[in-house]
Amino acid sequence: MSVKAIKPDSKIVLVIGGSGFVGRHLVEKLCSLGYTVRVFDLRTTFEHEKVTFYNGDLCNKQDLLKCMDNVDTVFHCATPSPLSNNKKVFLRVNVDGTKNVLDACFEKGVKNLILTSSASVVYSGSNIEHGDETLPYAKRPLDCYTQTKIQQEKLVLSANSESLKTIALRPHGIFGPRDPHMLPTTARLAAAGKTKFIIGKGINKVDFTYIDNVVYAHVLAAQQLQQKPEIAGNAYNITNNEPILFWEFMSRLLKGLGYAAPKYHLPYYFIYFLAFLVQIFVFIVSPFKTIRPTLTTMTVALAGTHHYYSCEKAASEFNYSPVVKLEDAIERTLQSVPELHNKHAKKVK
Ligand SMILES: NC(=O)C1=CN([C@@H]2O[C@H](COP(=O)(O)OP(=O)(O)OC[C@H]3O[C@@H](n4cnc5c(N)ncnc54)[C@H](O)[C@@H]3O)[C@@H](O)[C@H]2O)C=CC1
Ligand SMILES: CC(C)CCC[C@@H](C)[C@H]1CC[C@H]2C3=C(CC[C@]12C)[C@@]1(C)CCC(=O)C[C@@H]1CC3
Repeated sequence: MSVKAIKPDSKIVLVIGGSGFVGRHLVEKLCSLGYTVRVFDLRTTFEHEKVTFYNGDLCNKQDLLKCMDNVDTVFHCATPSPLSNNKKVFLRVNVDGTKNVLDACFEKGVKNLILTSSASVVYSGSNIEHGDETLPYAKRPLDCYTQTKIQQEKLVLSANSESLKTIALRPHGIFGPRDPHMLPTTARLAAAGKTKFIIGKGINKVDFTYIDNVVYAHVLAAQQLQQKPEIAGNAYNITNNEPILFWEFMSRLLKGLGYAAPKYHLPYYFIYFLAFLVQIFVFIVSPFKTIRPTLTTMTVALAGTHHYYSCEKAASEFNYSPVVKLEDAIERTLQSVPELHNKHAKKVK
């Protein structure tokens, strides 16, 4: 199905986390389709003539109730930074906050709730190839972000009912203009000379998903939920459907930013063990000092294992297929971040 499958609509929708990376792109798309859009977020990061902004904390139900009158559909894409390691904040926002979102939706008679979940809810550090939605939740998730995303998704899907239809979309490795995680972290590591090494053999395939495809899936799922209510209560993987070698993808980003591609191999288990030691150290000093290491068992595992997923279920049940190919997506992303390009790179003629 083409992008034409998305129809203009004027319903009132609320985007929780609408000032963030995914949220803002979604808001812009919804506005362009004619929806009446409200944003609920801790912060306001942009202005838009068609959007009403509500600043608040989703951990406070009263804050949420103030913006939910007459709302048809809620998109919940708020999260603390996935790269943080603050367990308390993850539990408070992703778990307790999501319970507030559900309570407020029921109280205000909201009809649909679309959760931005994550494909990582089934990932515990071992290879996943063509993983589909029948995979069980990770028994031992590698970090508290993933642990609380699992709890959040379970809460949302089990709240699915006649009055409130819920759905969870599971994108993976989202990138694109204004991404606050992947590109900035990669550029920061490169500028510090820390991207010379490949963790493991460099033959692990992964999914990276362009932001427009993630947004497309959200709008499509919300619209299809009205026509095919039987899709409610389900989780769907959302990817670019073009698995790529992790280190090829990183090399393309690095070269595009004007840095050399990594070339020296380091043994996977050795680096994983190092990351484990770093985590123990971070835990020991945590009462005195907050450290946010880039080298964690989760990032090492993500860099050294296969993790790619099937989005056959989203394709067959609500006609999802990516609208921007990986090649274009990488190009557009690199062009959107002139400030991250290496200022000392030699010009190639
Ligand atoms: N970035 C990625 O690669 C992936 C992200 N996801 C999911 O996509 C969703 C969106 O993530 P991003 O846009 O990348 O994150 P982001 O950090 O850019 O945006 C999150 C937004 O939530 C807001 N927020 C945080 N705590 C809040 C609270 N207590 N009350 C109100 N607002 C609050 C933040 O202010 C921010 O604007 C999240 O659910 C995340 O788990 C899933 C897979 C991959
Ligand atoms: C090793 C370096 C050259 C590059 C480091 C890149 C990493 C910062 C990113 C690679 C895979 C990314 C990823 C996420 C965050 C950024 C990376 C670790 C998530 C954890 C974001 C939230 C999710 O739901 C899952 C993502 C998986 C992939």
